[in-house]
Amino acid sequence: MAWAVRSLRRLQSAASSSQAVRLLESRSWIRNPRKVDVCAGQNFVLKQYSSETFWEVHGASLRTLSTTTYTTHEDASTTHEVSKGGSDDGTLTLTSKSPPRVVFILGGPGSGKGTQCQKIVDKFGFVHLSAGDLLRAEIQSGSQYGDMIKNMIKDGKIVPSEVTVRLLLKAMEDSKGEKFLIDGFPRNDENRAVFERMTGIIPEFILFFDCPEDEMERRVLGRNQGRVDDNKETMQKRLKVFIDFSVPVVKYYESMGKVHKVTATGSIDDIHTTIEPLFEQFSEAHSTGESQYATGKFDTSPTNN
Ligand SMILES: Nc1ncnc2c1ncn2[C@@H]1O[C@H](COP(=O)(O)OP(=O)(O)O)[C@@H](O)[C@H]1O
Ligand SMILES: Nc1ccn([C@@H]2O[C@H](COP(=O)(O)OP(=O)(O)O)[C@@H](O)[C@H]2O)c(=O)n1
Repeated sequence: MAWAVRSLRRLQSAASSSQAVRLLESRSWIRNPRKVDVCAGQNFVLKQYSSETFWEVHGASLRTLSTTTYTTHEDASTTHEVSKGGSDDGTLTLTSKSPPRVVFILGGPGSGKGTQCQKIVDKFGFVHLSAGDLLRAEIQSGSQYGDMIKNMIKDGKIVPSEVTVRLLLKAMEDSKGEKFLIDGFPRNDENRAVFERMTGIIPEFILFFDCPEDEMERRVLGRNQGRVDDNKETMQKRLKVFIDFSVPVVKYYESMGKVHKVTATGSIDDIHTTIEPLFEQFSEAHSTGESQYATGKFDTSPTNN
């Protein structure tokens, strides 16, 4: 970070009206506002990856010159070019909203993730986002990815992470919520890595519902929600995908000490009673402002334009 500030100062001392600064790595939330001294007429380019509204730019007489969206090999990026108008030097303050807090809810198909999430939402005011529900809604919306998603769900396969993470990010933004239960995600290591890269968010903890396979199968086959994947053949594939790809993600988080494993075979109410204290503790920690968030990277470096 220090090098970035130095390079910015150097740039400012040599400032001319066309000097520009590119702010990099802004795909992560930053926790504290950053103040940047600016010279009159100086231009800034704020490069923002993957989500449209997490940045706010404040400053007296700052004018937005242009906003363009373009696609790099990995992310859709938005560039905001802003300029300080008038003749006075001043301060450009960059703030981000508080980073949302995220709990991942994992477990095999039919282990009771959605059922328990609903009870937590009712009691603790989380926003519940089910990756599977978002994917099913995307099919219904007539999206260009609809057929691909439908075929993958039918086959019990994991949809490419860029698609799922974009849906999650949009739902997070649209909800305006501050704490989220993200259910059925990350389902493989790619899901996890893409989410981290695109958001900079490290989950507060992971709730893992541990359920025997025969019980999961019994529940899924009795679920009766008209899902294309709730049949014996697809269920076998989903269970294999769960063991091959999702269990390693749980192990990864276990190695970080972030997993709370819950036996998922009791009654719905008993399981809720078991997990409730975790969310009570979370709520207490939240009210005192403690968090295990990783802070986002926020570097600056000069541009040529
Ligand atoms: N503890 C439980 N005991 C018995 N049935 C349950 C329990 N929890 C959930 N169910 C039922 O099992 C099915 C699958 O639960 P659901 O919450 O949809 O699982 P998931 O979201 O993990 O796929 C649903 O029909 C639900 O009502
Ligand atoms: N992160 C995710 C979540 C779900 N999915 C797809 O959506 C299907 C249903 O997921 P779900 O979470 O709604 O249902 P369960 O299998 O947990 O009951 C999965 O089998 C995958 O095909 C995905 O590709 N990626």
